Parts: sequence; C-alpha cells; structure tokens
Amino acid sequence: MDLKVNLGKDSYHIYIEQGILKQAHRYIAEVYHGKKIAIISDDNVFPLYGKELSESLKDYEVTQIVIPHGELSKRFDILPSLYSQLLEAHLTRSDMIIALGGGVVGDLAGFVAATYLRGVKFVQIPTSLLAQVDSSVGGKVAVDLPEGKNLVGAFKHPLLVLIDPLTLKSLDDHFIRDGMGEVIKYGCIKSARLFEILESYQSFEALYQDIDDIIYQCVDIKRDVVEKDLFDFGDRLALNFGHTIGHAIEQYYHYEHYSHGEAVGVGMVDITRISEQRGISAPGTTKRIIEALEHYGLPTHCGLKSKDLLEAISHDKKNIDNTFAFVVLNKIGESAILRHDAKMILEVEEM
Ligand SMILES: NC(=O)c1ccc[n+]([C@@H]2O[C@H](COP(=O)([O-])OP(=O)(O)OC[C@H]3O[C@@H](n4cnc5c(N)ncnc54)[C@H](O)[C@@H]3O)[C@@H](O)[C@H]2O)c1
Ligand SMILES: O=C(O)C(=O)C[C@@H](O)[C@H](O)[C@H](O)COP(=O)(O)O
Ligand SMILES: [Zn+2]
Repeated sequence: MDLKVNLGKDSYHIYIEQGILKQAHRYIAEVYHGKKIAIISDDNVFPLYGKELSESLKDYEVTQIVIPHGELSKRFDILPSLYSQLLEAHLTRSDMIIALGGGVVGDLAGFVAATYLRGVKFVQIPTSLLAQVDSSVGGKVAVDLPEGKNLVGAFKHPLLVLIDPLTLKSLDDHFIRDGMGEVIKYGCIKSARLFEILESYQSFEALYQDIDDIIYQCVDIKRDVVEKDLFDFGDRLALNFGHTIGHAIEQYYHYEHYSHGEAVGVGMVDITRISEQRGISAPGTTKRIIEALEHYGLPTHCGLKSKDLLEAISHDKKNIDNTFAFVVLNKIGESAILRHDAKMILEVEEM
C-alpha cells in the first residue's frame, strides 16, 4: 500500500508492506543518491532488525548508532553524543540519517537530522505500532525536557516512510496496547467507523489479521490532516486529543511510569468527561472511550489530583496567552477545539 503526503517540495511517500524492510535499498535508492547513511536505532530494535537493514544497504557506507531503549533516551542531553558520533563518521550535509525503531528513535533521530549541520536527509523506518500509525508521519520531531514533553523540536519531513508490519511480531504486548491508544484516538477524532471496528475485535490475533489496513487508515487520516494544517494551528490540533493531560501525566512521573499511549488514553477519558459534563460531547461518549481502552488493556485513570498537573500543562505548546486549545469530541468521530484556561481540568478532581 502506498500513500503520498502532498507538501509541495517536501512531499513524500509512505509504503506499508509486510517484508518491506528487506527491500529498503530499492525504495531508498529512489530518493537518495549519496554515499553515506547513519542508522540510528535502539538496543532492542537494532539487534532484531539492524543486520537485515544494513545488509539491504550494502552499497552505502553505513554507520550504526545505537541508543538505550525507552523514553528517557528522548532527552536533550543525549544530543551531543549523537552529533559527535555523526562527526566521527564524517557524515556531511549531503548524507542521510535513517531512524529504525519506535517513536522515541524516530523523534530523536529526526531532531538530530533537523539540526546536525543545519539539517541532513532523513528516512523513517518505524517498528512499533505507535510509530507505524502515528509518529513516523507528519514531520514533528522533538526531545523532552524535565519540564515537559517535546518542548524542544522541529518540523523535519522524511524523504520516505517504510512501514513493515511484520516487525510488530517481536513487539511486546505492552507496546501493542500502547499503540492502540493512538489508534483509538484516530477513531475518536475522525472516524466513527474505525472506532466501531476497534470495539468489535475479540483478540489481538483478530486485530493483527487486519493490521495493515488499520495502519493505513490511521496514516491516511494523519496525511489528510497534516496536508491541511502542517504547522498545527487548526485541523492538526485534533491529533492532540488526550495529549494536554496525557503529556502532563508523563512529565509528572518523569517519563518513567506511563508510556505515551497509556497517558494519552487517560487524557482522552478525562477531557471527554469534562466536555460531556459541559454538554459538548454526546452523552455516553466517555463511557465508550473507557470501554474501548479497557478492551485493549489500557488504563483509564491514574489517580493523580488534577491540580498537580497544572504546572506541566502551563508549558503545553497549545498555550496562547494562557488560553489552551483543548481538543474535545462532539461525538465519536468528530472533534472540536475548546479554548479555555488550564483550570478547566479542575472540573475533574482526580485523573
Ligand atoms: N512525532 C510524532 O508525531 C509522535 C506521535 C506519537 C508519539 N510520539 C512519540 O513517540 C514516543 C513513543 O513511541 P513508542 O511507543 O514507539 O516508544 P519506543 O520508541 O520507546 O518503543 C517502545 C518499545 O518497543 C521497543 N520496540 C520498538 N519496535 C520494536 C519491535 N519491532 N520489536 C521489539 N521491540 C520493539 C523499543 O525498543 C521500546 O522499548 C513518545 O516519545 C511520543 O511522544 C511522537
Ligand atoms: O502529529 C501531531 O500533530 C500530533 O499531535 C500527534 C501526537 O500523537 C504526538 O504525540 C505528537 O508528538 C504531539 O505533539 P506535540 O505538539 O503536542 O508535542
Ligand atoms: Zn501522541
């Protein structure tokens, strides 16, 4: 399956195909004519897929950079060591970086590609469900600060996104569930039909049978939204449903306790509880989201006092003059923006 993100000179293709990793060189040769490539990956993914990818790229001079897995690697102070390794390999402005891994590797390697020598070419090969349905597309790249998620970042478009759903076979169930947090988000904001399908699967095996199509549907929604509002001032804000609270939960626990999809799930529940209480969301919307999250083993509350999240929320990028663009649902499949100060989250006492 092939999708094209139409962004003028920054347009790129997304290919979704089982086994495409082995064919990476064919697709890369179409968009990149240089000699050197640096693969940035993590210490879970590289031992599994690094050899396969490096072998496919045997016509290039390949440098391998492997970081420790997990969100704590997506931090500002890891950057100098990555830049040094690229300099040691004499990677120049005409060379390229490939991100091989989940969203952490994609966001981090993308930020490095955006900033090293003021920018080098970049390809995304996402290997987690979350990265395949969401983070590898759209060009947002970033690192976290202790004060908040993704607070230092850039827009860096890949030349290409190669999605091999076969890599999900080695992904831990925890991170399949985590990715489902973002998949459910897509149903909530843009597709009641997708949401209904997600409600209907009786097992991960059944879901896995349709995984290529589910990835396609999510990426196609993201493509459409990103084409309309690349810089996140309008339509694209919808992709942030659940994230204002979700990011604050991740930050509160220093990025160690709740993974991204889990925290976003809790955030979707709480913001919908508030908007339902205010008569914005159709009655029963919160209950349906809770049931969908529970269906995939995701948490729906975290026991934090909402007042404890106000500080982290104050750093959210959707803050304009202390008014936040909260993404709410009118109903499943239809999102809207509610501008309000951060104190609105106090309308639920506990998250
Ligand atoms: N840029 C965006 O638009 C965007 C969108 C959504 C999320 N994100 C970011 O993505 C990050 C979360 O991404 P994630 O959930 O992929 O986390 P992750 O990159 O930490 O991957 C999750 C875990 O799975 C492992 N893994 C990945 N692929 C594997 C495979 N095929 N087999 C075995 N293990 C594998 C990783 O080593 C890691 O331990 C967060 O930092 C979040 O903020 C960014
Ligand atoms: O691509 C987007 O736009 C999104 O909001 C997708 C989110 O799933 C993702 O977590 C993103 O990184 C959040 O963006 P941020 O601007 O809130 O950092
Ligand atoms: Zn997200």
